[in-house]
Amino acid sequence: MRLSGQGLTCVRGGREVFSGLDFEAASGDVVAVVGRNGSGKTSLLRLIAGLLIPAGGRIVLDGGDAEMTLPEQCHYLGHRDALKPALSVAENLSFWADFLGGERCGAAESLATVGLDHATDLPAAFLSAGQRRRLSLARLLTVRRPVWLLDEPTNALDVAGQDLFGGLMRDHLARGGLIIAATHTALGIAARELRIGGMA
Ligand SMILES: Nc1ncnc2c1ncn2[C@@H]1O[C@H](COP(=O)(O)OP(=O)(O)OP(=O)(O)O)[C@@H](O)[C@H]1O
Repeated sequence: MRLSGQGLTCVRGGREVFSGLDFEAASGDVVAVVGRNGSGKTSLLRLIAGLLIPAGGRIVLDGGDAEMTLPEQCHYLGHRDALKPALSVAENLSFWADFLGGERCGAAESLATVGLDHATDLPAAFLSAGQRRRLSLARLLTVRRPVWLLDEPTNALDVAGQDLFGGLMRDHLARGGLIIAATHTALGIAARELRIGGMA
């Protein structure tokens, strides 16, 4: 599997954020998207996820599932976690599994893996920032998709959480997945850098 972008231009609110951007990532690759605040890292992830339309250029996935669109083969984890505060931990995960569709792995097992098995009935509103992030990570495990698009994935994770996340990434890559992550800090795994804009 190989994901690439050629000559991408992104315009937001009538302003060009970046242009002529090329990238590529193959199975087993981690690409760390870096750049100063506002350079367009999140925007690039959203272009790949199909949440924004490029003003120019194209994005191609070779060797994926020919029956599915690229967005259907992506997990997009934004930096705001996208949890419903009134729903419990288990209900949030179930909501996402329904929304994403496809075959599910065990929700209980996913929550245990991210260390939230003690909190399944707790409303998401009561979770700490790191627990919220862990619940987001459980989405990656409950519904398997080959392309992970992660925005600041290590935010709020403690050292154990960062180790856990490193293990999840390694398992995903070993299964033939790929990861593109926007980040201001080290991801804890060997990654190729894609810099947008000038130096941060
Ligand atoms: N909905 C929107 N309408 C207009 N402009 C927007 C919108 N969303 C983002 N932008 C602008 O697009 C530019 C790129 O934003 P983006 O969030 O992609 O940057 P980033 O590199 O991820 O930033 P950071 O490092 O601060 O997270 C910014 O100038 C931002 O203000």
